[in-house]
Amino acid sequence: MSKTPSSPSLDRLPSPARAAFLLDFDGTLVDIAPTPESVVVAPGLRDTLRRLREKCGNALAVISGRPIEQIDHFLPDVPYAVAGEHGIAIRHAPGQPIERAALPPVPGAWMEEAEKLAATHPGVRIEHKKAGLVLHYRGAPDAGPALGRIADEWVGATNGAFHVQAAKMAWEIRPAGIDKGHAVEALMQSAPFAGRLPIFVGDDVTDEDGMRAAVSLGGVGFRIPDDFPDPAAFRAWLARLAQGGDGAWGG
Ligand SMILES: O=P(O)(O)OC[C@H]1O[C@H](O[C@H]2O[C@H](CO)[C@@H](O)[C@H](O)[C@H]2O)[C@H](O)[C@@H](O)[C@@H]1O
Repeated sequence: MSKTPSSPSLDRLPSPARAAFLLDFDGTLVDIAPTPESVVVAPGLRDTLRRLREKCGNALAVISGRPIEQIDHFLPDVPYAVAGEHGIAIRHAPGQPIERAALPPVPGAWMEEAEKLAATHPGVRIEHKKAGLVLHYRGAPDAGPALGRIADEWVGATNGAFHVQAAKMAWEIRPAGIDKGHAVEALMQSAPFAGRLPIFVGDDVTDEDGMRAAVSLGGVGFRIPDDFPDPAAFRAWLARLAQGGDGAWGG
């Protein structure tokens, strides 16, 4: 990995029996799509993840910027644990309640202004989260810089309570204080994750917090495209792991 904490090569990883898998969703498990709802879960991915989950004693989590409900929609009953909204919401095990960090809600004035911007800029989309707001400009790339300036103005007036993250063709406005690294640390504290080597895989700036946390816990972080060229290559690697024995590592 080039820009984030160094990782061992893929052929020096431990067997799944000693690993915990902490996986990002968009751009990692699924290819980037024109809109958030149009992502396609590749044939076989759910089966692959279920098999891998068996091999690693359930220590498989998805850690996404999306709300947990969306991960449940795309990967029903697949990961053992799910962290959503970049770690703000965590469900530690199937059937357990979702724990949410107490953070300030997005001001209503921002939401109203954002909707007006979307109404006047074809292709701009607004995504509302319980604790955040995303200004998507994949459908209107020229609007990106102006939207970013508006987002900077909003959060600049909050004394650090919110921040703007440059995401993939989007500006993510989030309350400060929680990131994917916190989700990794929280999950790794208890069964079935505790005592295993955390392997975090992601593709975006927000994932670097997760990678750093995994490395600081003695594990590894991999980034697409540095360590796998694209999500398809990563899925193929996961499929080999799920099907094979320890020899699948590094294949
Ligand atoms: O942490 P992730 O699981 O990687 O989620 C990050 C954000 O992903 C989504 O937006 C991105 O993916 C969309 C689908 O491919 C794409 O259309 C958009 O341009 C990307 O920014 C999602 O909408 C966000 O809520 C997530 O935070």
